[in-house]
Amino acid sequence: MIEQPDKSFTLEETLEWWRRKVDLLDAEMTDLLAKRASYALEINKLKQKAGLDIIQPDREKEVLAHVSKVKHAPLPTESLEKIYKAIIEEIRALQEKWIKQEQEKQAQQEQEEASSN
Ligand SMILES: C=C(O[C@@H]1C=C(C(=O)O)C=C[C@H]1O)C(=O)O
Repeated sequence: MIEQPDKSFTLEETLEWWRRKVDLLDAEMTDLLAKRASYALEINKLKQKAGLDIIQPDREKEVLAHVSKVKHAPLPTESLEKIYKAIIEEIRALQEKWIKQEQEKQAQQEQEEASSN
């Protein structure tokens, strides 16, 4: 059972109470999403080293299967999957951006080395 607001609250106070709960969760979720992106950056470095593709469809299926097994009522599985597909899509885009940045950095270094010789 989730925590409930005090029964003596007015309707407005109750609404505000629930909204503060949502704000707290949003802050926690943002922190977790940032952490997830940091882990993806580490994974990205390793995939680059190993010459693996950014997009790993089997792993994505595994992620979706994993989250759908976690208790998520009253959130329908379909909604959870949509949310996770959007998260994965953003992570893929970030990985592409990081690789591009890395390639640009390397090209610049090579150019600097060539001009100093
Ligand atoms: C993070 C990775 O890169 C991509 C993003 C994934 C994700 O956000 O969970 C999963 C698979 C990959 O398409 C990975 O390969 O694990």
